Amino acid sequence: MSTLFRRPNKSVSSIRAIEYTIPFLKSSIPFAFNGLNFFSSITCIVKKQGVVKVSIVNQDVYIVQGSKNIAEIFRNPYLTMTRAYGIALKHCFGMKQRAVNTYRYDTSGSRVKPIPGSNVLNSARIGLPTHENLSHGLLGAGLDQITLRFEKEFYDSMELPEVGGDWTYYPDFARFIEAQLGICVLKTLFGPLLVQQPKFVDDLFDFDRHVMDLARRLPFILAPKAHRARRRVLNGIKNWHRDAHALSEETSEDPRHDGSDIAWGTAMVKDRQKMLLDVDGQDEDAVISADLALIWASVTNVVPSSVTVALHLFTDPSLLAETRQCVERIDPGRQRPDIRALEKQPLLQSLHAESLRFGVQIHIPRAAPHHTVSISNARIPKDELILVSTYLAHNDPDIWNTQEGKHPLDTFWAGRFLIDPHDPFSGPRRRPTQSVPEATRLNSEVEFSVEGLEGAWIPYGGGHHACPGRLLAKRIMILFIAVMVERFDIEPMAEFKYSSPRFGFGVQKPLGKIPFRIKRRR
Ligand code: HEM
Repeated sequence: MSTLFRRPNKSVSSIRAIEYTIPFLKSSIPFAFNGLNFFSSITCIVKKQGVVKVSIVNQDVYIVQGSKNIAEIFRNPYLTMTRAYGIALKHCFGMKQRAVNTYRYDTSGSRVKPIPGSNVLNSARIGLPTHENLSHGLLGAGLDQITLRFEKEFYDSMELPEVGGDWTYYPDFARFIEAQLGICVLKTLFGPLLVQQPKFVDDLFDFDRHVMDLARRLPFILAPKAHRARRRVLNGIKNWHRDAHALSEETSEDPRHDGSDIAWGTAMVKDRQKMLLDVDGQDEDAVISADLALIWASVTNVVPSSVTVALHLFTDPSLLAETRQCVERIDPGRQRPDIRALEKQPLLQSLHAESLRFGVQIHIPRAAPHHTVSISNARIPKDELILVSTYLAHNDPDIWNTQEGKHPLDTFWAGRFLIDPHDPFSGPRRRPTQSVPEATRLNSEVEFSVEGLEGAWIPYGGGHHACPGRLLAKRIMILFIAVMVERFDIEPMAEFKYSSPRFGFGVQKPLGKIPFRIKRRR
């Protein structure tokens, strides 16, 4: 029997609440406006308790910490995230309340069998068809088709005719990568019509720069730039829908043998339009907001994470040389190394994993609409917001190997996920030798490993609701690393440090502009 249905037990402890000093606002200001400091300050309490309650205006939030507890949350089949997504769709992506209510009241989960206790009409289930559309389109067979198209887009984009054998200077590394990589991802998934909307890509990243003001629910008067940026980007999507519908009607052939669609980019995105409109309470404006959420999710983590990894590579000559060797060893002479060969390389895998461990600062939401959740001897009441913080998980000193402080968790260590057979102190776990059998250690080469990191390395969330773009994101980042190191020399021309402008909602980013110069390698 599931722990969810256990009778109340005397040993169940009450959940410790984080104290606050301002009665009405409670912990809202530090939680929403100074998340990094707030979470750093409660780290010890959450770690000791496993679950703590944080009170903000109108609601309590339960923060779960510890790899065992997190793994339990991700495995629990009775948790949903539609309610939390409804809140984000309303406040960040501009969805109207009527359409948001469908997300709010869909307590049936995203498995075919509804969560026991829910009595939602099939026509009002939005979690299930959304999940099936994304999983089908982005995982399994859909992944290879999308990868092929992304590879082509990206190799073409990185021809960069303006960059030759002499240094070319640019004012901002992040903007440069947004323009090159961001456009390729968007074109691959949503087709050329979307990025042809005037200034769409600039508007999207501008919206992202202001999205936290919307998440904090600041009204227009206090955050006009955020509201204007959202209006522009929603208009761009509206016009794209109009153009894509028109082109779809004009085109009689069905070009979907490779999963692509001439008007919508992918069959997944095309099918999604009808799928969403068929759900009770949804209309064209609701689909525009839902599409903004998907478009935003598809680029605003993978692009800055790629910026982070590139900055580490191009500011560390020995790491750069090692990565170049690793890429050039694969199929020497072949101009375009195959992604399937690249993604097997331990160093490239470790660069991807460490850049996400280091950078991802997302609060992963869940709620149990019909049951209380027993975790770490405590009971979380039903229908309350549960958050798992990647920041807390990725900085847990009991889990992660720092080689006795040589590689602190707030620094980037490219080799953190590598097990070196000749070094018993290598590997991501604090005591890695336990998980490396002696026989393997004597024979094998350096290996990439995430063994023993369930509930600890969680950049893509976990369980049934884990990020559907995770395999694509990994391929994008690995191909990006390979192409950048193999083709270019890049020199950042200013000191930089990282900041957390989207703490709880995204990844760390370098603060301010980083001017740089770039030239093609001989
Ligand atoms: C480095 C890149 C990325 C990171 C760190 C990331 C992270 C996450 C996380 C933490 C979640 C919540 C998972 C959970 O609830 O357990 C999520 C959800 C999601 N991600 Fe990603 N993601 C990335 C790239 C992508 C890409 C490339 C796409 C699209 C192609 C994508 C699409 C989505 C969508 C649609 C959801 C919501 C899923 C749902 O409705 O069930 N993500 N992502």
